[in-house]
Amino acid sequence: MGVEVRVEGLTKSFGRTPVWSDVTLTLPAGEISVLLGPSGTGKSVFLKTLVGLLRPDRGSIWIGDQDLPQLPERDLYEVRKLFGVLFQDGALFGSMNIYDNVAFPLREHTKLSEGRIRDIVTEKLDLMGLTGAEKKLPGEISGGMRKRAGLARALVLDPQIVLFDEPDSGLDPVRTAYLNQLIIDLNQQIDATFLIVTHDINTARTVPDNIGLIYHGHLAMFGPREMLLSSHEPVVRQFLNAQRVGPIGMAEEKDADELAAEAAAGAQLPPLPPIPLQLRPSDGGPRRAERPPGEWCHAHSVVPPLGSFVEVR
Ligand SMILES: Nc1ncnc2c1ncn2[C@@H]1O[C@H](COP(=O)(O)OP(=O)(O)OP(=O)(O)O)[C@@H](O)[C@H]1O
Repeated sequence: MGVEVRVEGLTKSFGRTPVWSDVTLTLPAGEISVLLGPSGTGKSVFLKTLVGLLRPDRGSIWIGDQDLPQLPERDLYEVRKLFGVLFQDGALFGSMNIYDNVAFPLREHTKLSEGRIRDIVTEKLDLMGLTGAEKKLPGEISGGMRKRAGLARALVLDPQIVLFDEPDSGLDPVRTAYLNQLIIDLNQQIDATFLIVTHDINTARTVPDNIGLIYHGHLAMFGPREMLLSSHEPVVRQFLNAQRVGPIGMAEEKDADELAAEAAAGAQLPPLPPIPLQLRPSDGGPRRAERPPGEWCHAHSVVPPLGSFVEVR
């Protein structure tokens, strides 16, 4: 079973440059959450802070009764084993073949025999559709395969929490669709808590149970997907619908003059698009954390956009 991760008042800066401050959110156990935000807002820094590769300036990351930033290095090493991380480029060792890359964490962190390691590596490679690619070097396979190999490696220690840093970057739409399905199936199978950083709006709209948006050094909003997909909060609405009209500008937030000019020109946000159904596991069964479509909207007296929750065939 995945574990809940409770982040409270987390703040991070590099020297005098703040990245984000006062981030508070809970990743519910076993659920899939997506973290969005304009480029450079510190999403990767957030993932690295969660896993203990970067120390926050202040704040807590609670897993059970352990507050990660307070742990001594030795205990942190143990807690890190709860995490599997898929870095942006797969972070594979270029001179090691796929088999050895995937076996690496098992050889580093366990005393398992080579026979047992072979069983685990073979199982994970099979799960990722990489059987037959064992002897290839990372440079000899496609970007999509490298991501899947990185994911196989992230899974060998049976993590309770899996962090994905832009798993879809550099992939074509079809490969992204396959990867998204793989992520849903994986979540159903291993029941870990997932956090995915992505720029892909379609992924953000269909894959997660929860969505968060980092903007301008803060967590603008985090909650059940229906809450964000029906939100009229300008930043959330602009970002989740990939619009130019709104507070987010080309390089940073728009200044008051730009916003006034937009208003004067009568620029208006188009109506919210329908909320799509969530992607389901490929066996057709329900997701682990599935709730009836529209439940959140109904419970909060929010009228979902017209055409929401209709099955698209
Ligand atoms: N180790 C570091 N030392 C100093 N600054 C850093 C370090 N790591 C990241 N930064 C800075 O922190 C900011 C946030 O970077 P980060 O990579 O987390 O953004 P991001 O939201 O993931 O961006 P993108 O969507 O483009 O991948 C950037 O300004 C980056 O230069």
